Amino acid sequence: MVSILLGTATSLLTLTSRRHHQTPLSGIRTTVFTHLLKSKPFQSQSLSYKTTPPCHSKIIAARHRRFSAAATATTAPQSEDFGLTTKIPPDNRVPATIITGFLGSGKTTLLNHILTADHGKRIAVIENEFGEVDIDGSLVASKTTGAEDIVMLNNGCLCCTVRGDLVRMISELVNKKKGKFDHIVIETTGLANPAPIIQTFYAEDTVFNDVKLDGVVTLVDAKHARFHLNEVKPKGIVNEAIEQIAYADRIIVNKTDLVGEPDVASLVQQIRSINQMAHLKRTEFGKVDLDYVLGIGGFDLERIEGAINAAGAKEEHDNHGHDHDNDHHHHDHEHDHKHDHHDGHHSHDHSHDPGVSSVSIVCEGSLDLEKANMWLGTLLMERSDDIYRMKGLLSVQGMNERFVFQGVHDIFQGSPDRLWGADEQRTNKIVFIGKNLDAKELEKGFKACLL
Ligand SMILES: Nc1nc2c(ncn2[C@@H]2O[C@H](COP(=O)(O)OP(=O)(O)OP(=O)(O)O)[C@@H](O)[C@H]2O)c(=O)[nH]1
Repeated sequence: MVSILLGTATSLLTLTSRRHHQTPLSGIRTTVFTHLLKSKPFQSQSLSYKTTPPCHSKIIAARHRRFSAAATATTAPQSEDFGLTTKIPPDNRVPATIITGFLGSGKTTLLNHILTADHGKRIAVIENEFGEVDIDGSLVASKTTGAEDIVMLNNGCLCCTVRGDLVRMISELVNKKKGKFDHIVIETTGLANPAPIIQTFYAEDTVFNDVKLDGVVTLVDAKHARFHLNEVKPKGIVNEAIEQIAYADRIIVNKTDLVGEPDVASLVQQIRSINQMAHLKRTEFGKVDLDYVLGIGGFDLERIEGAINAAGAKEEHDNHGHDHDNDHHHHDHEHDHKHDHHDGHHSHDHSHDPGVSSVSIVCEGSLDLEKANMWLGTLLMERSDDIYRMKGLLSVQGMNERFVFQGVHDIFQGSPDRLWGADEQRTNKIVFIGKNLDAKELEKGFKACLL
């Protein structure tokens, strides 16, 4: 299924400013959608499950004012010998930006920032979500007009099984909506290895002829990134957090409000040991100038791969012969995906960490917020190391609005979203992504909070 949402991006802005009120909800910090308030940290520790990761994707085409995409038109000088004029045709291909970054690093927040900004570009968004339940889509959809234009695509992770789907989605966009958008933004799942997605732009003629990769933007969570960068993976398993940094043209160290300057500085140092070439900015809530992320102007795959190899070699050397603070936290630069050279293209055969999976719970009914609060608080106290990401759309007793809930490790926040429709089924949807998740236990705990 393909998800296409046509909506006016400016309505996002309207909605976020309209939702400036907070509802005092027993302990769960309320917030105005993603980027208006900061979350309240919960200090906690660790958890446990496993399944094959299902993913959802959708295409969202957000209408903006007309913008003429910059095209490079170069005319070669006339040859004196032959009097021939050689013309290099203008590159009118649509630029595409890949937004990547680990789970919860702030990709959707940046995307919303891009969609609500006044840049005059009409942007088509392809979004790929890890988890059975399509929470992000519901959130973006709730903030735009024309929700009837949504069609869902349920396929898998863009970087592996569904590369063909990405090609089809791009082709479909180009064929059916050519001239109606100026830029494509692709938000990957937090567990995507960007390499195969990047290759799509070079290896697939159907994409290459109409679309050019403008750049890869990687969000890095200033608070939690080190945990994932230092994670030891089984041999042959990709450390996605490292790959995402390695392939970046632009790095955004986000969530700097959650840590002190020394932590940011040492994280930046670690990032630099992986990728020295990308531009890097520190920020909160994805607030960067749009020309930092859009219109970067080209992506040179070979240049990047050279840099990755150099960085890998350097780190192997640097890491040699000293102890780490914590056995659990050291680089795995042996790494992590196999390269297979053929026909001039790189083929990245890789596997995701089989320990990382998602658990989705969908059920009718209304939640006792007090109970839900207690349950989540305790869950995160005990298991936040293993719960990488939580997202929820909840039906809370006594509340006329949907309650949107987000968590990244030990930090969670929630806020009222749009009103439930008169005929709308008040369905709770919650997704957990992480390691060693116990689906039964999570479902039991959640359902115990229902009235
Ligand atoms: N404190 C703080 N919270 C942030 C910042 N940026 C984003 N968040 C919050 O972090 C949570 C995750 O942000 P998202 O933008 O959904 O992250 P994501 O990378 O799209 O998440 P996935 O799609 O699940 O990988 C949300 O609750 C955001 O409001 C920031 O700079 N500071």
